[in-house]
Amino acid sequence: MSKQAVGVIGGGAWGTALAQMLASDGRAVRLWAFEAPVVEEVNAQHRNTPYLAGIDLNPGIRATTDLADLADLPMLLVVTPAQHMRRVLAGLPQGEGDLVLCCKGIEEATGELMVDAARAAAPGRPLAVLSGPTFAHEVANGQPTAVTLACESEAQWDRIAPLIWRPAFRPYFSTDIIGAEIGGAVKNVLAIACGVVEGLRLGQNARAALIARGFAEMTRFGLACGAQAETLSGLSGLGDLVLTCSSMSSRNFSLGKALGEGRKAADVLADRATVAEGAFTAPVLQRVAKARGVAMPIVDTVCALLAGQVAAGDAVAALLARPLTAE
Ligand SMILES: NC(=O)C1=CN([C@@H]2O[C@H](COP(=O)(O)OP(=O)(O)OC[C@H]3O[C@@H](n4cnc5c(N)ncnc54)[C@H](O)[C@@H]3O)[C@@H](O)[C@H]2O)C=CC1
Ligand SMILES: O=C(CO)COP(=O)(O)O
Repeated sequence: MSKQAVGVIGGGAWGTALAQMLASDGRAVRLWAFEAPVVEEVNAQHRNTPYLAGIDLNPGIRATTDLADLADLPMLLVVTPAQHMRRVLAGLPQGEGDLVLCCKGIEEATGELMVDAARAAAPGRPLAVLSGPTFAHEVANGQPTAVTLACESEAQWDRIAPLIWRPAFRPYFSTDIIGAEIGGAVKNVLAIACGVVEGLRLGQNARAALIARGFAEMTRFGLACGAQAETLSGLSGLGDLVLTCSSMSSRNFSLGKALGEGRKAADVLADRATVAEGAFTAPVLQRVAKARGVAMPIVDTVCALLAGQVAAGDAVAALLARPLTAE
């Protein structure tokens, strides 16, 4: 009997890598992409040059620009940029399949997490969140990766984990959907800050300090929003924070490095087709944190840098000059 087909909404680096991972056990994967040329290249050449160059895609991946082609599948991974997710999902015909949210961000216009935006855009569909330390190229190459798969219930986990698990792709069960989302959204902003430290050549001590103090901010914010501490210290929180704050493979880190070297955020972003989610999440995260009375000085600093209100060197000096406090 042939395996159940599954779907992926979003033909960027991460959606394409997830499609490749899902197709690796011989099942059919339908991939929705925003751009028609991406669809044509995936179907004709089994390549996605704009977003995942150098990877030979499994011919079991069939791409489309029509969401109706995915509507009846039992599971859809949702992998658009966070700020486009609500509008894309609003175009998905009704169905009963699980939506597994894989984008990392907070919606700028509403301050909502992806799960709240998805609930409004695709009412009635069961929702889960997949998040963790996952550079797209490594997953596409079949390198070992572990993620948090936060589900609404054990029954949902029993339904979708077997569709997602592969020998080199290992999901861990959680029911903390809020925690899984907050880790992924906040770490992108903190990765920009770590990139700034790299751009200014401030050294490894400074970067480790920023990761630890950034994690304290993530934890304060997460707990205030109802996340569980163990999720924040797991794969989708600390795990992803460490990955993204340590590598030029991260778009957020490399954006921060350019800021540290004195470039303007708008200029760096204008040169890219790929998304650095932290640039969109930072201002809305700052807004939500303020409304909840959560102090996030590193996030505030990233916001000021992105807005061009302060030079990178001055921003770091201001962080270091804050009054001494308990850890
Ligand atoms: N690349 C990675 O290694 C990982 C990315 N993610 C997350 O996955 C999400 C998607 O990121 P990537 O796949 O890396 O994207 P990407 O940066 O590779 O590509 C940009 C994506 O945006 C889409 N797009 C552009 N304009 C659009 C519009 N108006 N409406 C809908 N889609 C539009 C493009 O079609 C393309 O799929 C983000 O939230 C990211 O944080 C999560 C884990 C790993
Ligand atoms: O989320 C990611 C790795 O887990 C990818 O990070 P960037 O979006 O910064 O490249």
